[in-house]
Amino acid sequence: MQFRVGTGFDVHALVENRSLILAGVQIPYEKGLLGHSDADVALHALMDALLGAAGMGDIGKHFPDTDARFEGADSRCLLRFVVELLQKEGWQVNNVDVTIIAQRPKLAPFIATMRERVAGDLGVGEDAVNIKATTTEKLGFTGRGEGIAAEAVASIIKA
Ligand SMILES: Nc1ccn([C@@H]2O[C@H](COP(=O)(O)O)[C@@H](O)[C@H]2O)c(=O)n1
Ligand SMILES: C[C@@]1(CO)OP(=O)(O)OP(=O)(O)OC[C@H]1O
Repeated sequence: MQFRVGTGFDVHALVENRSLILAGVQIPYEKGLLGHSDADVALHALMDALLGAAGMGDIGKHFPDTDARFEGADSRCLLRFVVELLQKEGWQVNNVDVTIIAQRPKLAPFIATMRERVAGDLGVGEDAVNIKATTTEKLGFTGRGEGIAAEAVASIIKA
């Protein structure tokens, strides 16, 4: 049995006239995240953690932001593709833990749905997926509401 761990981190700017999509859930808010894709910062950090654990690079390598195919891309589709890449190499997701760093909006009401969707996309039980949110106590770019950051840890196993 092989066991690996990877980490991921991502940041996107909060701007007007964009949807706010976090961990596969559209959140009602006055701003959204700017990106070539749907800018789901939580799933981007998670994909980087999974790819990192498998030694397969990062999302920029697999989904270049210069590629028109990924303009407005649904990050849940990208996540499922990453899971398939890992499965082709014999890896299964063991567990993941994601932290979303946002001053606002309050994310607690959406965490259960995020967890359910991410578990479905990863093909694991919800007990293997933890998603949490924190502010930075109004400090820094996240604290000023200029952007949202996310970090993730993933562990994977191969029989
Ligand atoms: N955008 C956020 C940020 C935080 N939460 C929840 O509030 C708790 C306290 O956050 P602190 O940054 O003050 O430690 C945190 O543990 C989350 O449960 C949230 O829902 N949405
Ligand atoms: C998934 C991609 C695809 O363009 O999304 P972006 O919205 O560009 O987000 P970023 O985290 O800057 O880079 C990852 C890209 O590969």
